[in-house]
Amino acid sequence: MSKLRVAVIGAKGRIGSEAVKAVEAAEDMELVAALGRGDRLEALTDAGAQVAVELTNPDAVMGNLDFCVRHGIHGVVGTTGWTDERLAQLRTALAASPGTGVLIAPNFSVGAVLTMTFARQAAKFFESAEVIELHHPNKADAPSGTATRTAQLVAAARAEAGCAPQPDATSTALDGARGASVDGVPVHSVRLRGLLAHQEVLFGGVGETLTIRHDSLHHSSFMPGILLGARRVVSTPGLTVGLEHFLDLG
Ligand SMILES: NC(=O)C1=CN([C@@H]2O[C@H](COP(=O)(O)OP(=O)(O)OC[C@H]3O[C@@H](n4cnc5c(N)ncnc54)[C@H](O)[C@@H]3O)[C@@H](O)[C@H]2O)C=CC1
Ligand SMILES: O=C(O)C1=N[C@H](C(=O)O)C[C@H](O)C1
Repeated sequence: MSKLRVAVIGAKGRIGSEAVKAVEAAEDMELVAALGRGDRLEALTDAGAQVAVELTNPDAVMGNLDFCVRHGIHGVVGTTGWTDERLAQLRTALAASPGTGVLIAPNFSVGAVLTMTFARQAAKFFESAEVIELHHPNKADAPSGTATRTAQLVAAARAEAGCAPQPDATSTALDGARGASVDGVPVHSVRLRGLLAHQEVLFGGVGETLTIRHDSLHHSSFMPGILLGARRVVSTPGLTVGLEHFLDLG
């Protein structure tokens, strides 16, 4: 059977360099291109890439995906910074390239995907919900894509269940003291040397709290998700947001 021809964009970065090694080690894949900043995107078409794994930064991702989608190259995207406007723009591009698929995964680690699933399940049972994400200090953005997605999922589940707004009578003396509000769910970002990628989702009800915590201790935690995404995206046209769509969560 022929191998899946995979390229990595952002190949010299923290996660990109790990992805290069993971694709090289995968028996059913061939690494056909490894692009860094300043490299020509045409290298992807020259190499006959079927899938591009995009791990750069929010400023670069839209241009890279535009090129890939126009050339029928499927995308597996870990880069953050997604807004409704950006997603709509990508959907429009995909509509003009039928058969091409893009997976955007706010987090490729199974534990983080399960954290989001469990948080969505728990959301309607508690009056209060807050998210704390903790990352290394070289991270480009805040809040993290995972925390944003988690808060959106929690807020949507609460709205669907008809929950009342969260109780909060605080009057804040300093801007930011209550974090950033994502659809009404407070999100707090910690940047600390020594950390990699961690998240807590806190729920509070009368007389009890529930904390769901996930820790990515090494970038290897993201690799099975990236490889799964590459294998599945080639037969999943259009836009898929979230690795959970490619996992059997029962
Ligand atoms: N979805 C997930 O599971 C994960 C997502 N991420 C996200 O991936 C992105 C990258 O994270 P890190 O590797 O920590 O950042 P990084 O800064 O270490 O790596 C980014 C790399 O992309 C390169 N780059 C920038 N623009 C480029 C372009 N136009 N073409 C080719 N290369 C370009 C940079 O030179 C750099 O080497 C961030 O958005 C981060 O949040 C990171 C870890 C896991
Ligand atoms: O920049 C990182 O490191 C990470 N970024 C992603 C995010 O913003 O959620 C995924 C993970 O948290 C690591």
